[in-house]
Amino acid sequence: MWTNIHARVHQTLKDSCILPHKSNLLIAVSGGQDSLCLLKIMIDLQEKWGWNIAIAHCDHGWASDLGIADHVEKIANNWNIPFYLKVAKAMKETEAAAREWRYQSLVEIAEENDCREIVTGHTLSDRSETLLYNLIRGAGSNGLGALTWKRPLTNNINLVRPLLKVSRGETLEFCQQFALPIWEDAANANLDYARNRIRQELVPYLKENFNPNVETTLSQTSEVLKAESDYLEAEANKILLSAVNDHNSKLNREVLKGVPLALQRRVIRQFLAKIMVSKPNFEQIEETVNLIDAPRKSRTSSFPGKIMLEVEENYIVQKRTK
Ligand SMILES: Nc1ncnc2c1ncn2[C@@H]1O[C@H](COP(=O)(O)OP(=O)(O)OP(=O)(O)O)[C@@H](O)[C@H]1O
Repeated sequence: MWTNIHARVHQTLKDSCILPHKSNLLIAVSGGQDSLCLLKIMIDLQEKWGWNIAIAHCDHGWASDLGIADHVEKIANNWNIPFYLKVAKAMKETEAAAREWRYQSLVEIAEENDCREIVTGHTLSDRSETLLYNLIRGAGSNGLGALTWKRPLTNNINLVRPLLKVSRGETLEFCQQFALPIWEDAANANLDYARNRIRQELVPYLKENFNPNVETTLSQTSEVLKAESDYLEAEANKILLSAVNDHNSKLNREVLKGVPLALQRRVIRQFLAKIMVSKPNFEQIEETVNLIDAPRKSRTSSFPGKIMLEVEENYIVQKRTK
């Protein structure tokens, strides 16, 4: 039986072409409501799309993960789907370390089993929470449009998120409707994690006091910002290529002078990303943008290590301090 969610996901896949017909899909299943909903939908759409489906699970090896891998394996066996497991050894208990290891493990499983598409259960709710999380940390429109439908993980393997128009409330209802055995992850209750506080405290507060549809509107904002930032990044890159020299050591200010500030900032950020080890911060970008119209010999002072930029005639030149 197809539900409204099946029909919406099917339509999204038809419109967006994010998942090719007849491909091998590796579904990343955590055991939670989102990935179980995803798994059932992919199985139900499988015949229409000619996919081969396999399940991947990543066990962090933490005490709180005990039992999840067996639970997911049982689901795979019940549905007669190949199951692949990676288990971490002595992994740090941080969100960032866990995420990095998970994506690396998923790529390994995909490579070992000839899958080009890794599919995750990220929802519209995750997208709105990611926007809030990145906004609070000071991201620009690149970061606010971060959770996308498809992105490459390697030259051959993509991460695909077909549920970005489905909310977490809907995935729960879906699992209840089909009696799917959701694993309640204890880590989701841990309010030490910023993301859990956004999900459990901030979003409900915004829904109740500002906008009951805040998840949908933020998710749409993220979609719009993604398209705008992709466009601006591409334009900025063209300008950078015409302003920078072969060694990435100097920028022609004359090329940048007539350009709108929104693009100047992006060109400078892309330039700094080439010459710095760490990501350039807001002050460093602003200081460098100011050099575009500054008098000769003006220089930066906010860079780490020995990096310094100085105006020499028509150029902003990278120099080493002593
Ligand atoms: N342990 C796991 N094993 C396999 N897949 C997982 C696991 N944890 C998460 N996933 C996949 O990632 C999706 C998103 O889960 P979650 O939001 O917890 O991950 P995240 O890494 O925090 O997300 P993000 O990429 O936004 O940082 C899940 O729906 C599932 O498809």
